[in-house]
Amino acid sequence: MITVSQALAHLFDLVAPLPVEEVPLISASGRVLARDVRAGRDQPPFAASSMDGYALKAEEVERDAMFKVIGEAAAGHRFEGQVGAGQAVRIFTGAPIPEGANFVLLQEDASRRSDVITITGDPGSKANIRPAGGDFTAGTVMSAPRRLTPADVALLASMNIAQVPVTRQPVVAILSTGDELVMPGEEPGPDQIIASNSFGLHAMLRDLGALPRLLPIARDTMASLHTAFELAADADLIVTIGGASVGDHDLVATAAKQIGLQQSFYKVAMRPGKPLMAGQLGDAAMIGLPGNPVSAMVCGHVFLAPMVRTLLGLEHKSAPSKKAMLAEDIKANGGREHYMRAIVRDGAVTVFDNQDSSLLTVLSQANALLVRPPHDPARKAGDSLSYLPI
Ligand SMILES: Nc1nc2c(c(=O)[nH]1)N[C@H]1C(S)=C(S)[C@@H](COP(=O)(O)OP(=O)(O)OC[C@H]3O[C@@H](n4cnc5c(N)ncnc54)[C@H](O)[C@@H]3O)O[C@H]1N2
Ligand code: MOO
Repeated sequence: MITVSQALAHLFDLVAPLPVEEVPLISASGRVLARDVRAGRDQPPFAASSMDGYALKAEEVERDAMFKVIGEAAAGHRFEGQVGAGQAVRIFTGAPIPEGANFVLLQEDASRRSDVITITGDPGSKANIRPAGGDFTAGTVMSAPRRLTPADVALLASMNIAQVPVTRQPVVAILSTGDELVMPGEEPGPDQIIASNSFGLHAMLRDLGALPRLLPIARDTMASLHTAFELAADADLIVTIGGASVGDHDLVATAAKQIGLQQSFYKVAMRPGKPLMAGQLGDAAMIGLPGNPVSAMVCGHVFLAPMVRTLLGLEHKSAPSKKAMLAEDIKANGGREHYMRAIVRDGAVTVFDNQDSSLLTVLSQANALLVRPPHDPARKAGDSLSYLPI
């Protein structure tokens, strides 16, 4: 059996960043910026008022001073003239500051009679002016790669970038296998259960920014598996679930090899996830996950997520871990790297008593996988250990 990091190295050999495509800004959120982009203009493009009030000269600002209002500046409509001594321009938030003015008096601090204002409040020393280029200047760079957030989309819009270069989203085919499986909502027979981890992986892949595609459940026959693989032919990554172990009905690897799978490895020294398998199938990478629901989801966090991030042109490394203090003593680990379902609360980590790889109730309560290296000795409360947030 190979180690988790050896398995990851093999998986990274199977994937590379996908090509760049341009999408309209409206579709850019959640996509990965593929090339650096530069602002085409300054923002704001002119010194602008940050308040509604009167633009005038700062040197003349004092209580009871009087000014003649000579015009108006609104957002989108500048005042074309010059503000002279003893003069003011009525101004609104976002409007360009007129020539000659360097201060905006809040309207709450002025009283107006006809075209004359008097400073009645304490105007303070803040000019209430946003400088030209105060947010960004022409040429300011947004660096790639970067998964675009809603805030990034707003910034790109402000930079006047209407078409955004992004990495193509990987199409990931998800194939559940097994005679015992039916779809959620169906009426299962007495020996049947509901396909679950395929939906969990679909959700995980969508969150990662991939385009997951759920295939129909394949039965435990060569014909059914071959048909399913044909349906996955245009995927960038094919994820099978189940049929990976040593039983008489575990046919996935045999079926894939019959249609040309170049297998890179089979079996990893980890728990759960031991019967993991991967290779190249046509133009796609293929990864065969064990069927136990928690095993498949743990492999999703440990292997699928780094593969998808690589396809998207993001970082090319294992899932990022954090450190927490053990809340209670735990026993020594066996020979496989153990990803223990756990809860991290206030910096302390507690593992669940029952670590069986079929328990979705436990996985759903967990927010962490405590990572125990092979043969990790018994640990005491207070020891600092690594975990993957999930
Ligand atoms: N003699 C041995 N038996 C087993 C070994 C072994 O080393 N020697 N390894 C065990 C381990 S560890 C795992 S993990 C499982 C993996 O088995 P498979 O990948 O072949 O998975 P299946 O047998 O098809 O299913 C296992 C379990 O999970 C359920 N399942 C499968 N797919 C789904 C799905 N999409 N949604 C929900 N549940 C699913 C399935 O009904 C089984 O209960 O093998 C052990 N055996
Ligand atoms: O490796 Mo299996 O995934 O332990 O349950």
